[in-house]
Amino acid sequence: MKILLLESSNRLGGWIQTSQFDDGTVFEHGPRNMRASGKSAVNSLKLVEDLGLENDIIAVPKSHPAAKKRFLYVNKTISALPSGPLGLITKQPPFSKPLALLAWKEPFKRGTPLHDESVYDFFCRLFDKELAEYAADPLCRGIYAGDCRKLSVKSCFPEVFNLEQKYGSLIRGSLLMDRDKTVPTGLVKKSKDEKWSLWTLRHGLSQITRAIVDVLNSDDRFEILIGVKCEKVDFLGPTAKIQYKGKQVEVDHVLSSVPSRNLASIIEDQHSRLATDLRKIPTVSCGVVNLEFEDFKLQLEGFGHLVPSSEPSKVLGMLYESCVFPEHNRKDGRATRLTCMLGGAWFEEYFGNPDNCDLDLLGEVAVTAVKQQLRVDMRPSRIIIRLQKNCIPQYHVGHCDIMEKLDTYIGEHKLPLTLVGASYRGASVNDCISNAKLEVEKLANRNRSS
Ligand SMILES: Cc1cc2nc3c(=O)[nH]c(=O)nc-3n(C[C@H](O)[C@H](O)[C@H](O)COP(=O)(O)OP(=O)(O)OC[C@H]3O[C@@H](n4cnc5c(N)ncnc54)[C@H](O)[C@@H]3O)c2cc1C
Ligand SMILES: C=Cc1c2[nH]c(c1C)Cc1[nH]c(c(CCC(=O)O)c1C)Cc1[nH]c(c(C)c1CCC(=O)O)Cc1[nH]c(c(C)c1C=C)C2
Repeated sequence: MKILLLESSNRLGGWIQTSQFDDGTVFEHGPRNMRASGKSAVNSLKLVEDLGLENDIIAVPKSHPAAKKRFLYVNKTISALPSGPLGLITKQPPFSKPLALLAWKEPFKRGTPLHDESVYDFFCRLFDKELAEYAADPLCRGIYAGDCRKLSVKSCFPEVFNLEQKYGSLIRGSLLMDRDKTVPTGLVKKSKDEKWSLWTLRHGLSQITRAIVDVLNSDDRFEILIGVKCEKVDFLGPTAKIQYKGKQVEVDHVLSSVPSRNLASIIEDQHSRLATDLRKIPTVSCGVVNLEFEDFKLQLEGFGHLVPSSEPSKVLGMLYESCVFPEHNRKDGRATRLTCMLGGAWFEEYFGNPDNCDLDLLGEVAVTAVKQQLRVDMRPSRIIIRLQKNCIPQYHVGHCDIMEKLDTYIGEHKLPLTLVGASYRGASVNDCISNAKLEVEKLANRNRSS
């Protein structure tokens, strides 16, 4: 068996993009941290172990401020999001009552088996409008850079959706649900023993990409072509013909890990109905501005703050990078790193067409927001501005129906095609890796039994 990997850009890793400087600073322009708990997280830890990277892990334990403290910026004030038992019973701005009072009726509400609804409607129905505005709204901005009034609870937060479906209540469900009883070993055991919340690697997340490429390059079965775009795929019964750089190659199976709209252009000549459905999964663009301030220490300790969509700010949120991973700070320890995320589902409204957007404008908006929101009144000593176009897929209400149509079409037409990647069943790096692994295992089992 031979596996051919085509990558259209001049580097591997997709949105995983790390910059490392000679003075020790590490900046991420895409994903920056990996969740340490949950099934898909366990899978990534095993991968890190298989790649021999375990000694390069930088982990943040659950007890650290970067894991415990998240803030909201509302009414020109930064407030800590309630956490822990005390956080439930004390009133904390911007909430008008303690969280326990906003949530106490939820276990007694009758769970309605619903097909799907928006994250906003779900929170309003189970809890309260205030929780929807100040918890669900920023949460959706901090994970999907998206609008909680459009995002689907079933597709964006399937565990939460399923708890209500199964137990009739989130609070009851989280108390009664089955816990994972598998006995962990190796790095997974270490992560549980040391109660990790999140992690990265010494040289940033691109270290994973590099380690995978090293493994593939040492195996004759793999061929990696960089700077080579897959232009067209024609399915010919049980095989497929792929086209790139004027070449045509026949393959047994196509594993597509490109964004759904790219796949739509690749297959549309032969399968226009499939292409139409693939194009129904929208994406949003984000400005990512990495900032470094010399001879300055941020007094706030935590993961970062989010700005709810009700605030008149072009900023989605800011990450207090120096606090989360101080190991990625400049070696002399004299600088603070922050990352500002802008736009998302509101990008066009605030900055116009991403194709014509001025990067300096994104930088200025970020520096001004840092001044207004964190009161840091100085010019950054380093600034890196990236406009990440169409970088996060949006699972809007009805995404599960699109997925069903895609699966049905591929099944009925017996296409040798598998869909993986962030467009479909989870946008986190953990989800992308674990869903791809599941699909490859299914494929290998099918081949073995045929
Ligand atoms: C700013 C930002 C912050 C994020 N933060 C986090 C985080 O902290 N934690 C987390 O878990 N997740 C985070 N994510 C989400 C996560 O990074 C992505 O969802 C994930 O990396 C997507 O991986 P992928 O393999 O599906 O797709 P991609 O990374 O988009 O890779 C697809 C690849 O396909 C290539 N390609 C496209 N078309 C073709 C073609 N026709 N032929 C050949 N190649 C093609 C592209 O060049 C690209 O390299 C973040 C994302 C962004 C943008
Ligand atoms: C402001 C924009 C964004 C920030 N991070 C992301 C965006 C779009 C992307 C992102 N962040 C997380 C994930 C999912 C990871 C996973 O489920 O494994 C993605 C795709 C993690 C995350 N970040 C925040 C939360 C609440 C989560 C969920 C998981 C967890 O609880 O750890 C909060 C948050 N994100 C950003 C900021 C500034 C922020 C502040 C509190 C940036």
